[in-house]
Amino acid sequence: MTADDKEPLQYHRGFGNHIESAAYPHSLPQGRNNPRLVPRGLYAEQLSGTAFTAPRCENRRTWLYRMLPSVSSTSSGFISCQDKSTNLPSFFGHTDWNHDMKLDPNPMRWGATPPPKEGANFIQGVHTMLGSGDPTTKSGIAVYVYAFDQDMNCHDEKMHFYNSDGDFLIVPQQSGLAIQTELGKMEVSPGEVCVIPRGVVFTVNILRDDDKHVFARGYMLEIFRGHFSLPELGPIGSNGLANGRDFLHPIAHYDEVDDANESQSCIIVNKFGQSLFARTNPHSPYNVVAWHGNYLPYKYDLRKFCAINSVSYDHPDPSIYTVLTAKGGDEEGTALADFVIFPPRVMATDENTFRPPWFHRNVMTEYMGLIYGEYDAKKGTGGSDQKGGFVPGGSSLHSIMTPHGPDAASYYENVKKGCKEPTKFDGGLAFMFESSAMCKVSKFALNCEQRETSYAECWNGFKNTFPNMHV
Ligand SMILES: O=C(O)Cc1cc(O)ccc1O
Ligand SMILES: [Fe+2]
Repeated sequence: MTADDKEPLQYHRGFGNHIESAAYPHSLPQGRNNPRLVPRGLYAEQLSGTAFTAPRCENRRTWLYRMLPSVSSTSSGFISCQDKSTNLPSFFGHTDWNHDMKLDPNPMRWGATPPPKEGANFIQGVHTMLGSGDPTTKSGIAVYVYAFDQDMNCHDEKMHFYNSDGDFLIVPQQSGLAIQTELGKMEVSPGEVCVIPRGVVFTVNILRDDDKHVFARGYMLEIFRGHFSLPELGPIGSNGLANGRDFLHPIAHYDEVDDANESQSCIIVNKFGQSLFARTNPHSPYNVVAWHGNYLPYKYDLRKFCAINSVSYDHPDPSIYTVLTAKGGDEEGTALADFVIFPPRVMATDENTFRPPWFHRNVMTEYMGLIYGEYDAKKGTGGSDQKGGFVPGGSSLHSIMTPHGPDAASYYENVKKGCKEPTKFDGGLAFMFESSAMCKVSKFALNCEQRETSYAECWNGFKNTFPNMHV
């Protein structure tokens, strides 16, 4: 698939709205959800994202009108991908969730995720970095990186995926993604993010331009309970940060049924309790002709984020840059996970404010990534293992109460330089997955070649000049 041989995709706008979409005239039942005779010979199927009894403001479900119900021809059954005949990793993210996760409070940093050594598609190219809790008890989160160079639908048998464990927030860093879902198609490029809710069948391909040798790289956050919402705005008022109208949902789209081609067979992969299962399906899962509801995938362009930050003095807490939040942390008002960005913005403070992030220790886990450019608190080029600092496609982890802050190079540069005027920061786009959960780190994250084992050296150069000023 190439980016420019077709019309741009259309989307529905809004956040949490009830939307209806039909890809064929008069295919959406009117006035009721499950008529005896569904228009156009379709089957009605409800996809529930919350318990039937969830409070109305949180209740999420979508009615799908499809050529065949999802349950049809499933009698072959799922087999575990630990059976090597599937050619798929036995555990999602190549990690046995119960045995490969280790507690380690050290600050950590990783260089850019390298391209896959052997060809890999999205499912094969995901690696678990950290996580907490357990999807079987609907608690906690997982953080992944991905690097893949093959499409999920490039083989004789196309591969499609659904996740029983939680919602995915996908953050592309290199190469756009062409994502097909049961609800329709989305194209998500670096600088944009998307959410695929639990249960929705989807396929991830690379949005290629002419270069056939590209690989896609990015990050992913999974929440094992609840869904993402927009943060409360409190005294900010009724506008700002991520505005609801900028969230884009796919429009209904179905794959043409090719009668000449007898085998429409494909593989459906299910992540269930952090393990993978696969079965063949005799037809494409993308046979939803119409739908209506509020349980939907969506994408958001981070460049639309309206940062609120013109302060008289002091560096504000990064919660002012929260794009999406998943409620349900350990305490009232504490998120299970927040997705926060450090967007291009005008930085206006008085001249006696230290503008980059301060030194701190946090009750939350902070995992950071860099989509492009640089991050103002980490301008240093890395330690003795020559891994190169905080680079695009790389990441860092500061766990609960692990001290961190600007590296020595960035600290002294900013103390010396000062800042007399408002300055436009346009040098990069970093983000943070912040969670109330204490996370374990995967064996992959601990041992991979891009781990910068000398990370903590970036804080080695601080001098005690008490009782005199630094500069
Ligand atoms: O550690 C970091 O760089 C993330 C961060 C940024 C900021 O502006 C304030 C606090 C914080 O944890
Ligand atoms: Fe921090």
